[in-house]
Amino acid sequence: MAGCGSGHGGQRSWTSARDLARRAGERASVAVRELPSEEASGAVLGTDVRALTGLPAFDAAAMDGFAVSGPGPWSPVGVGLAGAPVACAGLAPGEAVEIATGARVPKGTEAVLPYELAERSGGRVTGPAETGRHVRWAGEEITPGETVLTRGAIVGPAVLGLAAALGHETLPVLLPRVAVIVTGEEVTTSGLSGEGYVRDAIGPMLPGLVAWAGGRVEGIRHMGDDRDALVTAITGARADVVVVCGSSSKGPADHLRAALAEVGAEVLVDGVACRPGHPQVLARSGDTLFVGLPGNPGAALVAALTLLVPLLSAMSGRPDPSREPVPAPVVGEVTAHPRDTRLVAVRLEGERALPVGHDRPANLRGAALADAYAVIPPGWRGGEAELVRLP
Ligand SMILES: Nc1nc2c(c(=O)[nH]1)N[C@H]1C(S)=C(S)[C@@H](COP(=O)(O)OP(=O)(O)OC[C@H]3O[C@@H](n4cnc5c(N)ncnc54)[C@H](O)[C@@H]3O)O[C@H]1N2
Ligand code: MOO
Repeated sequence: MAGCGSGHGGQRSWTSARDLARRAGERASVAVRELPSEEASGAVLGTDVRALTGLPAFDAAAMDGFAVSGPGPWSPVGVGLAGAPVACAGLAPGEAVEIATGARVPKGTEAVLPYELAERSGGRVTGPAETGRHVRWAGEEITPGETVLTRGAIVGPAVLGLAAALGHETLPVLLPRVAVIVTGEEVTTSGLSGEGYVRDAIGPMLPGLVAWAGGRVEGIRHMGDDRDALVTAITGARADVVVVCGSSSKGPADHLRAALAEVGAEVLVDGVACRPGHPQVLARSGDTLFVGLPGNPGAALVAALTLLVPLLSAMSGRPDPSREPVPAPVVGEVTAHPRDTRLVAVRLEGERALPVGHDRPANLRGAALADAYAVIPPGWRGGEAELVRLP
């Protein structure tokens, strides 16, 4: 494998580009955002979360039966249902209220006697009630103000449910905002490709990829190949990360580098010694990071896995989901490139990685069939290869 940082022709090695993107993400400052809980789903908590109420919030029956006070037998004095007013102001010793699971128990309740243990005779109830049993006492699980979720936790389904149970309408999350700019006069957003026009294949893949890495695409803008318009677009994007698709190469209509220079951005990665995806770019201006993805869609995906996914996952305080710690034996016809790291689309079968073919830079056919890319460094002579997971 190429040494850290080394590549050729000014390009970084693939490994060092990916590591650098991760470090840039770790150093970036991302504001914690208070988002409506449903929008926070899948994000990482940016601060600890406290209970706004106790859990349970009131003394409630944990079983269907009788709320009782004192030793039995008990005389039923009412019926308590969940969501209804409490059955009576208070129970005196020897009294009971027939009660449903989840209903508030009256003051003075010492236990709930489940129906299964209760016997009724002569209008009275008897049974082995144990003091304190089958009542969910207020605050016994969580006291008001207690810290229940800690910074760094992922807002999964159970976290959303718990947060709602504790009264939260919003949650504080680290969810980097990503603005996408798709360039190219020839790129269209509907209908069929043909006669010099191509349907955008990069815009549609980015929201899922970005969400997988811990960010959120907040807008996708399509524009032609105009330098001034690109400068205006990248300076006007209100985002933590601006992704520019296309315009990354050296052609007369490729304005990304000039636009980055014009806004005074510091270029951190200018080309990566990998195939596909070599013209990718990572730059920074103030708190905003810029990622340039090549226009060829297959190359854009590899570049996104090289720079964007490590960057965003670090910015959102989570591990890089594409990193696969265990290498796999690559089975099939794969040869190394003399200078560049090749990323070869593979399907995983048991422990083996099988190349799927069709992974040309200009389309996503191979990637759509694949589970991962096998990382084939220059000088690789077969055997095992590192894997980069696909979402
Ligand atoms: N003289 C050189 N020419 C090129 C080089 C090079 O090193 N020297 N590198 C080639 C490689 S590799 C790539 S990748 C491309 C990168 O080009 P750009 O990032 O500037 O992108 P464009 O030129 O705008 O487009 C390239 C290609 O991709 C199609 N495209 C663009 N955007 C989309 C999209 N959103 N969805 C689908 N297809 C898209 C576009 O029509 C072009 O066919 O540069 C090579 N040239
Ligand atoms: O980025 Mo290009 O081949 O490497 O499509």
